[in-house]
Amino acid sequence: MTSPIYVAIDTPHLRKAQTLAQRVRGHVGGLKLGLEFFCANGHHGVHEMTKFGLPIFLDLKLHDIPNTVAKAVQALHVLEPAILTVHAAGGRAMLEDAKAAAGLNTKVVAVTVLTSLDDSDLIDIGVGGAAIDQVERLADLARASGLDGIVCSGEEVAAARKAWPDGFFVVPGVRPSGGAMGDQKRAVTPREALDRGASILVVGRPISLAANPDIAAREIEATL
Ligand SMILES: O=c1ccn([C@@H]2O[C@H](COP(=O)(O)O)[C@@H](O)[C@H]2O)c(=O)[nH]1
Repeated sequence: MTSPIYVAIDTPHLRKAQTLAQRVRGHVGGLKLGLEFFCANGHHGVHEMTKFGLPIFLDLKLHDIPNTVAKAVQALHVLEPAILTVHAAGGRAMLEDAKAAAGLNTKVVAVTVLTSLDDSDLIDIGVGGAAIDQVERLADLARASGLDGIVCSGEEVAAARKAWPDGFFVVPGVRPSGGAMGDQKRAVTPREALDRGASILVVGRPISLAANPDIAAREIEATL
């Protein structure tokens, strides 16, 4: 069975990214490349990472006016990402245009509330109510806009899955029991996230900062 773990390759160094991918490729289901990697390595870097034969998740969290996002998504076609992120807060027109611009084999998923935010952070940015309410609201919007799914934390994924049974749910910010949280504020264990309805898990530092990333990936996989 394919692993639900996508390893977050968060480094600007292509060589380091390749080394990490090589070490964990047998224990993960895909490679997640985000802003840090893409800003440093661009299309060339993504192309190099496709050589590992794993699905590529381009976590670029696009958020701009509809025309700009649609053109950006079109410019990514050639990379054929399996998954691409946009921010749900970009609004309905932006989400619809992003989905329409994507290739048929690319799942477009909307980031709802970043897992690094808690309820008090939401107050700071003018969002009243709890993270769960905002996630549910933005999940409804993503679904109505024709997207494939959302990104949310393991704290909300059960409610989101219940409301959208065939949605695709990406859960980042997962931590093995007792693992360092870093900047993550709404984290659950990989097992809990899957049990609650996650489609895939994004795991970064618990693997990439481990002394032996392949062993760390294997140990997390064994808990699932
Ligand atoms: O809400 C979100 C959306 C995306 N991410 C990304 O996932 C990984 C998590 O890395 P860890 O080292 O396991 O914390 C990272 O690439 C983020 O950009 C997220 O954490 N939360």
